[in-house]
Amino acid sequence: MASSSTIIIRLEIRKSAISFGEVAVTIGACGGDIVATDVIRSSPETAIRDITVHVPDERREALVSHLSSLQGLKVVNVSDRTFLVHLGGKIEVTPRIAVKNREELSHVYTPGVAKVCRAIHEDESKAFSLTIKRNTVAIVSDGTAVLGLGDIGPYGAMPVMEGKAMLFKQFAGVDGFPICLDTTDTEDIIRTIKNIAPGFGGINLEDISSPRCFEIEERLKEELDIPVFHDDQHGTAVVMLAGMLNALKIVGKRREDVKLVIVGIGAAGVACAKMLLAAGFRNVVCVDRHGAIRAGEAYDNPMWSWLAEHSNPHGESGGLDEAIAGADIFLGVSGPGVLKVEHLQRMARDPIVFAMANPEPEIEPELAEPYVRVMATGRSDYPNQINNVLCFPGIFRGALECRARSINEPMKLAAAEAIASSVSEEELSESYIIPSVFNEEVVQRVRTAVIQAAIDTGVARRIPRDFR
Ligand SMILES: NC(=O)C1=CN([C@@H]2O[C@H](COP(=O)(O)OP(=O)(O)OC[C@H]3O[C@@H](n4cnc5c(N)ncnc54)[C@H](O)[C@@H]3O)[C@@H](O)[C@H]2O)C=CC1
Ligand SMILES: CC(=O)C(=O)O
Ligand SMILES: [Mg+2]
Repeated sequence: MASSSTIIIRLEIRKSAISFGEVAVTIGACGGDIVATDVIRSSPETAIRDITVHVPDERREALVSHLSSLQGLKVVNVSDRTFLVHLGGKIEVTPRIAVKNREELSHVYTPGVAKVCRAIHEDESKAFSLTIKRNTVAIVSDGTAVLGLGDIGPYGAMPVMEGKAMLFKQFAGVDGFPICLDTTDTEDIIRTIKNIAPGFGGINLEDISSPRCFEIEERLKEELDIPVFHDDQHGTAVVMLAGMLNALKIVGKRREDVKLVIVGIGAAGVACAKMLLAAGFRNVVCVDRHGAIRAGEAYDNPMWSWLAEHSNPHGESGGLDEAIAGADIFLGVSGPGVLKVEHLQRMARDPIVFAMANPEPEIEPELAEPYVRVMATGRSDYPNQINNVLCFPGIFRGALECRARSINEPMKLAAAEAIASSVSEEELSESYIIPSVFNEEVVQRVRTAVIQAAIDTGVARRIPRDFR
């Protein structure tokens, strides 16, 4: 996929030698799109300008070297906007009250704080009302499956976890705290998360590779009394189901009748398959590198053994080349370039394609569009963004407000239905099956649906005021 960047080029322009108009024309001829210009300094002889340019990555170097070669022009500096927004990290901790004098200090800190410590010691449930536990989620990764980039370690994972923390706060007012662990040992990860749990109202596991992620989540769910939610599994599955239900309305097909092929049966793929089966899809074929998962085969991965018994009702064998024949839906949570135009040509009428691998989807939308009726990716720069960011802020907002002990299946299903119903019948179209992440209604709808489901299923420890 042709990716592009926004770069800021600082230029020193000798006015007698070259005009800004000539510079702009040169940038355009090299494939750059000028987004903004700022004059930093100007004298009768020279001007220093910052030019913000959107440019395809493969043309970036040529553009800069062409500018450098022009008479009267000096390229002072080139910076990448994406790197600039990461300088110093993306979040910070700020106090909720200011301490202005010794009297106030004596309340928030010693000696006053001791009273509060004792009160919590006597009744631990008070931690929910007297500490940040009420509204804080740990976003924990070991860096082993970061987006589709693979095992890039805990340092490499931090920008994603900081990004999730930003989104938690901006969309749902939840304080997310990024924690990247320098261990990939399952027991070590479980022990560490249990040890830090007292300060948190929930645990959002992120980008931990499968199959370890399944055991880590299951064990923590059993051993902790706060929600533990592996976002790549459940957040992804919730948003996928919401989009899928709406996509089916567009093509006029029923979930019971369609053939749906999932490629990439890792964390996201397993959860998507389970959620689709629970929602009533019958013909789901799960394909990983070795081919379709089917009954009669032996698998080390217990999730695959479960899927072998519960999916692929016709016992199909072979890989994607075979499974795609006559499929109504392709769902990719694998890696770039897995799906080819030849595959699309062999699908049933009105194909639905969810190519959700990040950052590069299973097929370029531009390539697929002539052959598909509904196309979705995980990316922000195309229509129909199927991304777990539509789920995790609202689901944790709801879970924290009702102090849920866990996030269970009915709460996930309620979240999926709330997201799907954020697109009205009138709004629904091929390019609008899922609401925008900036649609402020989504978090509120998800929060409300999740709290109701938590109350109905008995996992809520507190009934929020608007539910009393
Ligand atoms: N749009 C969204 O909201 C989300 C997208 N994703 C994306 O889904 C992808 C997978 O993520 P995870 O499940 O967390 O990773 P994972 O590492 O747990 O699983 C990936 C699975 O895909 C399989 N796979 C990779 N290439 C394949 C190929 N060519 N053919 C068949 N199988 C193949 C692997 O064997 C593995 O089982 C990543 O690209 C990730 O960015 C994941 C979570 C959310
Ligand atoms: C979106 C996300 O969580 C992922 O691609 O891993
Ligand atoms: Mg992820």
